[in-house]
Amino acid sequence: MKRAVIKVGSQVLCGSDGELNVKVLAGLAAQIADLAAADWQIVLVSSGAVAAGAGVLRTESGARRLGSIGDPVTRKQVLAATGQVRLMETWGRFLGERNVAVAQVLATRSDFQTRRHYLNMRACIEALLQAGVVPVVNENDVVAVTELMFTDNDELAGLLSAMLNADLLCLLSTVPGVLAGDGQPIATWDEQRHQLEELVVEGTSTLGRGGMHSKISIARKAAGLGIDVVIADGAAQDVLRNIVRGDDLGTRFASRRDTSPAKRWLATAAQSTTTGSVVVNDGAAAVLRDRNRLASLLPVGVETVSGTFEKGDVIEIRDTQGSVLGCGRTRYGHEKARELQGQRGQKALIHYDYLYLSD
Ligand SMILES: Nc1ncnc2c1ncn2[C@@H]1O[C@H](COP(=O)(O)OP(=O)(O)O)[C@@H](O)[C@H]1O
Ligand SMILES: N[C@@H](CCC(=O)OP(=O)(O)O)C(=O)O
Repeated sequence: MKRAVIKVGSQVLCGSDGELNVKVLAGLAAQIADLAAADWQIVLVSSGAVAAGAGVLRTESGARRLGSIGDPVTRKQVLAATGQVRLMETWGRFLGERNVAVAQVLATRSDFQTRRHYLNMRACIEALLQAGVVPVVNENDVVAVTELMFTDNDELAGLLSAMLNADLLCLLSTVPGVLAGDGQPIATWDEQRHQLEELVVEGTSTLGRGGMHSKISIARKAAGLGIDVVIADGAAQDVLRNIVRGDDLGTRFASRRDTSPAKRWLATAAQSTTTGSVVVNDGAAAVLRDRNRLASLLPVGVETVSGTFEKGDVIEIRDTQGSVLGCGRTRYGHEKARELQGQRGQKALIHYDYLYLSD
């Protein structure tokens, strides 16, 4: 069985009036059902709740009442909570017509930061996939607090694809791929040739949140974790069928390496906020940077311990110049770590299995 995470942007699914593009939804649902029948396990990340909510509350009285909610954040929460129902109902109908059951999963960034929540969520999604159900995931906009929000659902999709060991991540938007200076989509992303800063103009689609910048950085990260990524136009005819067939379509980011599940979690946790860090001395930094060695981080190599953290938390590792080397799951809380720093003969602060070094 192969596994794909498919993320669809708000603007692909919804017009600016908040009406769902049922033709596009029906088309994607049909392709997802075909993939499911062809032994693919599919996780769908669907944006569009806020946009669809605007459609639901478009009636005169709905708009008036919505307008009376002063706080814009609360107004958005109301739209998200309302639109999420319509979104699920529509996916449920189109996939249900093809005998594919759907489940709703709403997640926040903090669910990826606590290993217990992370494992719990993973177990549930794994069980849904095993049962042949398509999880339809969105950010839980009702409880997400600003500083702990995903950049956008592309980030959520990237985290899920790492968490679930996906073979493929599709980021479906309103553009045919990453457009180069000449306006043509780049067929294959080349780390040597393409520079993020040179390519991408700022800005998102009207309803979108993170823009192409965030899509590319997520695609690169996922590819670095061993996942093939394609950015493509979600409304294009047979987009998913063509991607899976390997046709030239959109922008592909070829997977670069294989990483263990524990390290995938670390890589995803690294994208979230960490509460502590250590500075390692030059010797330890050189050992960690040496890709021919599988080294753990020992207390003897630690110069400074900053912040507060507990045993089992993910902390950041920096060198003496302040560059981030990576992160890892600590064996000690901050007090014990401070007590042991610089000492020889102590058990590793971060065991190799729980150490994630950035590229
Ligand atoms: N080089 C580029 N190639 C393609 N799109 C770009 C580029 N630079 C900026 N964009 C913008 O990024 C938008 C897609 O991101 P976003 O609005 O977040 O989409 P979605 O809502 O589908 O997640 C496009 O509509 C486009 O305006
Ligand atoms: N959770 C929000 C989606 C936010 C988001 O990331 O939107 P997009 O950039 O269009 O994928 C919603 O459902 O409206």
